[in-house]
Amino acid sequence: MPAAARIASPAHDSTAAPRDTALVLVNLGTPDAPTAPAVRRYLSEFLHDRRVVTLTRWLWWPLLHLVILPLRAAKVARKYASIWLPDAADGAHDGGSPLAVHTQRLAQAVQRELPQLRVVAAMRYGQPALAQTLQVLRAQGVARVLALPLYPQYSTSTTASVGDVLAGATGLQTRMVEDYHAQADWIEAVAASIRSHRAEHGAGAHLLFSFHGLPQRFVDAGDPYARQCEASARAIAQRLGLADDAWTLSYQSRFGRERWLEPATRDTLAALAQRGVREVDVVAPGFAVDCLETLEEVAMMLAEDFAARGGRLRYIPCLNDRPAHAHALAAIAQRALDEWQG
Ligand SMILES: C=CC1=C(C)c2cc3[nH]c(cc4nc(cc5[nH]c(cc1n2)c(C)c5CCC(=O)O)C(CCC(=O)O)=C4C)c(C)c3C=C
Ligand SMILES: [Fe+2]
Ligand SMILES: [Fe+2]
Repeated sequence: MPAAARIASPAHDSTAAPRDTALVLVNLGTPDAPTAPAVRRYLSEFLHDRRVVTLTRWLWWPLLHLVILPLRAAKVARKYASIWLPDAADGAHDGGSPLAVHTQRLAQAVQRELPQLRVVAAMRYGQPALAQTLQVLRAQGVARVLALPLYPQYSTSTTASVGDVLAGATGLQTRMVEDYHAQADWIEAVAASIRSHRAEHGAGAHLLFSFHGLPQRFVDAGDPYARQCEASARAIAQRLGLADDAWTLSYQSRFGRERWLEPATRDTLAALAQRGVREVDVVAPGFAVDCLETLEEVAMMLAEDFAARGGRLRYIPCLNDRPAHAHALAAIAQRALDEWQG
């Protein structure tokens, strides 16, 4: 589907009552195709964001354009190809990058929870671009936009970058939900997804909470991300009634050479195998929907590594468009709107 149609269609619904407030679910973004040129375009936009890479330009730009993009695009395109979703045979839904497909479906599920609002999905990088989505909404008569970044834990590298785009939008009143790492409905939705997975596959496995990593430098500069990841994991473990030695927290998806948050998921799995742990369930509650980092890195690569050490890793999918997820996000949005209206 062309990007413009994807942006316009939810707000063009002529059966809906006039709605001057919109809820925009914002995710990171993903390439349009599992090809090297598409991945290169996406990575280039992402890695030019000064919130993500803070190196000075004269150091970073030659490295990015001459080394990282040429080498990484082809390699990462193959990874995307391994998880790309096909179009439905009956034409019922489009395929695409899992992050894009699940984010759109989640927005539709939240729309059903909040019929009085317009609910749309947008991406910080790639399509449908957040900046353009805001312009389209404004042109359609929307006056107020609540942005809900699909990052349960706040980081300047992700959430604040969404805030930058909102700050640049003209002619709209905007607000943003900063985080929902401890929100009760969301904690319960994650806990319930783990419970139902364990009801099906057995409850004995060690539970590993794997969050996306971040350079340690960000945390040293005051980023609350790691603290919020710890608080989310502890709250979910408590909700499940897990003993302290039945779960572990780790950070995945390291990028580049500097020090990132520790322990790394890969090292933690190696240490668990070493300790004789044979069954591990991995859940990734920092990701609202499944994406490259969960489906390829965890469910494929890390699962293979763990199997090679004689163990079995079972990946618990993200909440995606589960009703409990849509319900929790709707409650978070509703509370933010109530506060806004005073
Ligand atoms: C969930 C929170 C995320 C944080 C925090 C985050 C920080 C961060 N990421 C990079 C570099 C890359 N991340 C990539 C993919 C990616 N990252 C997140 C989420 C967070 N990133 C998601 C949901 C995804 C998946 C996108 C998809 O299409 O499925 C990538 C691209 C893939 C690759 O080349 O390996 C990069 C690069 C940095 C540098 C960073 C903090 C500074
Ligand atoms: Fe550049
Ligand atoms: Fe990332």
